[in-house]
Order: sequence, then C-alpha cells, then structure tokens
Amino acid sequence: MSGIQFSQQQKEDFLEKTFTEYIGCHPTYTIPLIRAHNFIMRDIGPINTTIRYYIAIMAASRHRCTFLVQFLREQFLKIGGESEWLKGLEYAPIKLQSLNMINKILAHQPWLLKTTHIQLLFGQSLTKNINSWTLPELTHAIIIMAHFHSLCSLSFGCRFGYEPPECNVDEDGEIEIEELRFDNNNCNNNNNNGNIIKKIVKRSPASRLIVERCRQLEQEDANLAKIMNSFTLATANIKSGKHRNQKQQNNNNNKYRNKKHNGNNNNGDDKSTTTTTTMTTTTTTSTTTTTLSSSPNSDGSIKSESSTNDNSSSPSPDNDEFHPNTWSDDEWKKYNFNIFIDDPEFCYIDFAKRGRTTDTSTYRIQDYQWDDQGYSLSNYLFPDIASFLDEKFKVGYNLTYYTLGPKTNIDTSPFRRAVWNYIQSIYGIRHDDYNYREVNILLERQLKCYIKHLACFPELTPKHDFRSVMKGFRSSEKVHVIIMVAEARLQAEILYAMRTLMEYMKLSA
Ligand SMILES: CC(C)C[C@H](N)C(=O)O
Repeated sequence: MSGIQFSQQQKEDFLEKTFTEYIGCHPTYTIPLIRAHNFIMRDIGPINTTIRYYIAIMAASRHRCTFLVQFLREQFLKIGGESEWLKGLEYAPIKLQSLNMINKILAHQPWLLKTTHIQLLFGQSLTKNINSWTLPELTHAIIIMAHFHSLCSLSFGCRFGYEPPECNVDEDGEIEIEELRFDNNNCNNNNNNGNIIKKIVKRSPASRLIVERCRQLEQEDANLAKIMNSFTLATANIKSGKHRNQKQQNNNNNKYRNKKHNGNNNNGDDKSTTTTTTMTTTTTTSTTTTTLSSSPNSDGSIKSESSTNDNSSSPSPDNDEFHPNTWSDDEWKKYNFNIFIDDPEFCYIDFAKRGRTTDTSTYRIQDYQWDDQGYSLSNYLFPDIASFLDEKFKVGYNLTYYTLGPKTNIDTSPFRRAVWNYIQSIYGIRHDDYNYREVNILLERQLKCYIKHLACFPELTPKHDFRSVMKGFRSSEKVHVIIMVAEARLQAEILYAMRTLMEYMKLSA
C-alpha cells in the first residue's frame, strides 16, 4: 500500500489536521478509513450530501467534539448547506430533527434502540410524507452517525493526548523525536518500527523542556524490560492454557468472589486486579481534582465527577484551546453543542447497571454477527457500504507489527483481542467463545479505565492519560489501541442498529 497518493482535495478535506498527523503512522488503517469516509460522505448514496454533513454535525455534537464540528460546519457551508440550519437543530427540517432520538441512543446506550424508534421515523403508511425516512436513507443516516461517534473517540484520543512527543537524546546532544506524520514514501506496512518516521533536530533552548521529558522517559524505560517480560509470560500462559490455574487462584480470591456474587462483573472489570496484570508501571500516580461531570473511576466504571490533573504541566494555548477539560465557562458557551442535540445530559451508563425496568439482555455476538447478518443487511440497504466498513473492522482487529515497545516478533493477538472484546462488553456485547478472565489478566485497571473513557466519554478523556497509561508502549502503539477503541465501538453501534432494522423489517413484512 505504500506509494498510494491521496488527491489534494482528499488531503484538504480530511487528512489535514489531526488525522494526518496522528493516524498516518498506521497507513494500513488510514487508507481504509479515508476510503470509507469518502464513500459515506461523498459518494452516491441515499442521502443528499449537505444533509449528510448536517447529520454528522449532530453526531459529533453528542461528544462535543470541537474539531469535528468546526470542520463539518465549514464543509457544510462550502457545499452549499443552509447557513440558517447552523443556528441550531430547530432551524433544520423536521425530518432531520427526528433523528435526534436515535443519535443519542446510538452514541451512548445503543442497547436501548428498539423497533419502535425506527417505526416513528417511517410514519404509518397513511401518514407517510416528506418527513418520513426510507430504509436506505435511514441506514445511511445511522452509518453517518456511528462513523462520527467513533471518529470522536479517535479524535479526542489522538488530538488531545499527544504532548510531548517521545524522544531520545543521543551523545552529541541531538534530539531524536518520534514524529507520527504521514509520509507516503516512507511507509512500509511490514516495517517493524510501526512506520514511525524519526527526525533529528538540533538542541535549542526551546527544547530544554523536551530534554527534561526525555530524562523522565529514560527513567520510565528502566522498568520497561521487566514489564514486557511479564507481559510475554502472561500471553504465553494464556496460549498454553495456564491462565486456568490463575483463574483457579483468583476464584479463591475473596474480593473477586464477593464482586461476582454482587453480579457486577459483566464488563470484565475486576477490582482485584491480579498479580499477573501487566503492561504498566505503577511509578506515576496522579492526583486529581474534580471539575466536570462524569468520568470513569479507577476500576474503569463511570462515576459522576471528572478530573483534571494536578501533575499536568500548565497548558499552552496552542495545545489546549480545544480541550474541554481546560475550558472556562465562557469557552463552553462559545461552542454551544447543545443547539444540535437535545437531552444533552443523556450519556453512557454502565451496561451492567442498566435499569431493571429495561428489557435489554446481553447481546450474544453469536446471534447476530457482523460477518454474516450485519454485513449482508447493511449492504442490502445501502449498497457497497459493507465492504468499506468490513475493511476497517478487519484492520482494526487484525493490525499488528508483531512488536511491543522495544520487543519484536511478539504475537500480540491475546492483548488485541482483550481490548476489542472489553470494549464490546462495555456495550453489552458478549463473545461466547471468549474467556473474559483474559481481559483482567492482560489489561490493567488503568488501561481499562482509559479505554472505557475513550469509548464512552471521549470528550472527558484527560489529556495526560495518553502519557500515563500504556507505559512502555510506543506512541504509535498507543494510537493503535485508540484505533481499536474506535473500530470496536463503531462495530457495536452498527450491530445494534442493524439488528434492530432487521427486527423492524421482519415485523413490517
Ligand atoms: C497495540 C499494540 C500492543 C500492538 C502491537 N504493537 C502489535 O504490533 O501488534
């Protein structure tokens, strides 16, 4: 795939800014992402282009993603969208307003989507009018929404969590900075370095801060070998089935037993993180203060408060102007996302803690899978879309460089599968053939918390998290995890939506 060139238009439209800069280090993913994006937003499809952009604005507003909302507003006007509509949803056609409900459900609690929601959008045959949706239109709209909800996770994960770059100081005092910039000519998919493009820059007074950071990183690196060895061991144990012994031990662990009895273990969260938990050091413990609403607590579940980091260096205007956690009240007002959505308080709740009154049971992936049912239904309703989504899901799930930090030739599939299945379990999707104990063995608590935050509350992901979790990982590997979060989340939304559309079609057949 190296050597593929994007047209200037494509670059301007989508690759510039965040995505070019940060995801470009994974061209194997960037290319299908852009292909799918262009198909969803620009190619021939059931929905008119300006409307697509408006739906995308509604979707990105659910997660208050300034970067995307600004970008989409510009595009909307550029292609001739009604500027009046940008005053708020109430200025847009009723047909668009009617998407509000499924936008919020899909974004935060997709398991709540029911055929009645779909029914409302179609109207009864007698009352069918200009405001009614058709099945292909609705499928397109759902895919736009899910695509942008997932891009919010990608966007917050990368754009706001990436300072300063990893770097090393060599003996001559030059600094090697890992630059995760997209460069078609230098990208080689089989490159064990994860396509990192390094640049040597001369030390300058301005780089003193970076040098200090390098020293810190060197210290952290001292623990790296240990961490990676224990990870390799855990992975090997899982492959050889030895984790069953671990499971046995853990079953004797009182904390776990109590938790299980309380019925709170649906998400694979386990407060009694086992001794084999790996991947991070415990050297940095950040103190937090509460300022915003809703953030995950230390075991990966969400509590009603959020954090800013006492340890984070004071924000520079350049880096922080769009970061919600640093906004003043005035700044929040300036970007009034609420005009494009209703019920702004509606947010993710733990699937495990969903109200007893809801009739939602766990989604068994074996009953409705992407590969079979999801693929064919989406393709039937919106021709050709399935292969674009499928390509992205496959890369999101299978991408590997066989590296882990400084180690090479590592089979990371148990770790990647744990990340993927953990995210889907957050949305109530269970893979019957998966042993969820592996999640607790391979993902330490802080990482689970980060992942859950990024999937469910991307707008509240503390900026410093990118640095403080996944210690020992390369920056490109952290981006890789963020890609998995975005894709697993996207697939979860699409699965719930397609399953509900299928039920609706059966009912109305
Ligand atoms: C997310 C990372 C741990 C993935 C790893 N670098 C790999 O090549 O598979």
